[in-house]
Amino acid sequence: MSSERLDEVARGGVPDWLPFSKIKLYTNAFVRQDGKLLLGYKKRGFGKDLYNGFGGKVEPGETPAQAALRELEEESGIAAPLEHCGVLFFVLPDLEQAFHIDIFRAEEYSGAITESDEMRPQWFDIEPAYATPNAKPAAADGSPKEHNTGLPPIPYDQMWADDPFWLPLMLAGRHFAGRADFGSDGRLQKWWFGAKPV
Ligand SMILES: Nc1[nH]c(=O)nc2c1ncn2[C@H]1C[C@H](O)[C@@H](COP(=O)(O)OP(=O)(O)OP(=O)(O)O)O1
Repeated sequence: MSSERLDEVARGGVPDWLPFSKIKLYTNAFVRQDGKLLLGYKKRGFGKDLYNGFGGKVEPGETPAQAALRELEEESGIAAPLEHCGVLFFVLPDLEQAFHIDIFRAEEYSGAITESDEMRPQWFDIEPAYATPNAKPAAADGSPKEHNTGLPPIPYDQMWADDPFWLPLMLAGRHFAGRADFGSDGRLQKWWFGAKPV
């Protein structure tokens, strides 16, 4: 992504980025189908009680793409033709390791969605604006598109604080990158997200 061709979608916070000494590779995978997005409710560990995509650490000898497929299957029981769509970098004040997270998405899947020890999968309605990649926010006559899945909307208030910045980019089919530094209160302290123009 060259800088002159990037849409910056957010910027802010304190003047300095946090220091870090190690980087750990993670994955996060999102499956959508028919205007619905599959998220998992994290039952334990890091990010407990938040909804998120399915993912985890990249193990030694694995590529991020292989790890993404393995984690999706382990945590939700399904397989999907995942495509890479973004990279996120997170720094937390009390952790020496920074998170480098490759984000993947798919529009179809196979297998039976199954709850795991770690995640409880659940479908959510995708905002009408992002029901299909490159969809327009309103119908041709300007009227808003109807929600028709009967499902709850994406629960941004029960997700990581950075998610509202980049999840809509992913749902709009855009490639993105971003960094967020968190404060010890769990709030965003400094952040930047950028996406390729449509
Ligand atoms: N700020 C953030 N916003 C976000 O949307 N996802 C985040 C995030 N910080 C971490 N994640 C994701 C990355 C990854 O999918 C997940 C962390 O993975 P896990 O908790 O599954 O890691 P574990 O250390 O348990 O690894 P595994 O044992 O390999 O599953 O949370």
